[in-house]
Amino acid sequence: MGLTVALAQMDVDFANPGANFERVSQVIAEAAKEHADIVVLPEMWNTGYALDQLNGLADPNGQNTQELLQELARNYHINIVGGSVATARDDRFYNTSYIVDDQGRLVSSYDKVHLFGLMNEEQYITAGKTENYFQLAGAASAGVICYDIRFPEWLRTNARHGAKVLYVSAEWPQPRIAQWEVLLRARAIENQAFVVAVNRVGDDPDNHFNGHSLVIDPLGNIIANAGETEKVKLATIDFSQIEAVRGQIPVFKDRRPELYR
Ligand SMILES: O=C(O)CCC(=O)C(=O)O
Repeated sequence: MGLTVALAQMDVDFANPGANFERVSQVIAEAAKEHADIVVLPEMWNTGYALDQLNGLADPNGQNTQELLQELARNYHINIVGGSVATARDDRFYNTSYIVDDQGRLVSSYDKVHLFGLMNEEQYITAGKTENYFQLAGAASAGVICYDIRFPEWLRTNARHGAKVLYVSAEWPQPRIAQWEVLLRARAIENQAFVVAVNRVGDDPDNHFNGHSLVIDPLGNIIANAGETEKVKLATIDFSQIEAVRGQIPVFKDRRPELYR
């Protein structure tokens, strides 16, 4: 079985959810026009890292975001890995991802688990505590957000339910983009899964973001790279490769979890 994924490598208007809702509507329409099965968005696409303005900007209970993504998914018959948005719940803020299928059903939601101290995230955001694995377009899948990829044990925790695709949404700054690529390739190899990773482009007051959204196969080969400009980049993934790779080197079967801490 093959799937066409669309990497929505977009810019994000700082602290301007209205403009970003408009932009997301456009990129999802574009992905649908290109016949993508799944479109993947970057991290914190409603506000950017406007952390000190979340009071007033964060989406209450993520309701506006869910409604938008569900409507777009239904209208265009497209599955959406909704990146993440700043949300407000019970007097706290979260960095939250919504996954919506092509019927407009919410199939999963996830709060970022590892908060990024270098960008002061833990001063404003509450960390999530739950896994994020789901079925999307007929494929067992898992999803994480940005800094999460530096924690291989967390990716493995999510992937161990049989994930064939690991989705990553990020606002990963340009100075560490070489690390982004190496970390993602390693996560693909060790989990013998496709990695579909979307980073934003553009600038915020503190950082420059240079994209390099990637699709990586289970052997760690980069099969699509969106480069450094704003675009919707398509790639097709072929799941027969996973059976071949896992059949040859059965990493999941050979694990010794009783020895790991
Ligand atoms: O780990 C990194 O270098 C970047 C992480 C990051 O920017 C984030 O989690 O928002």
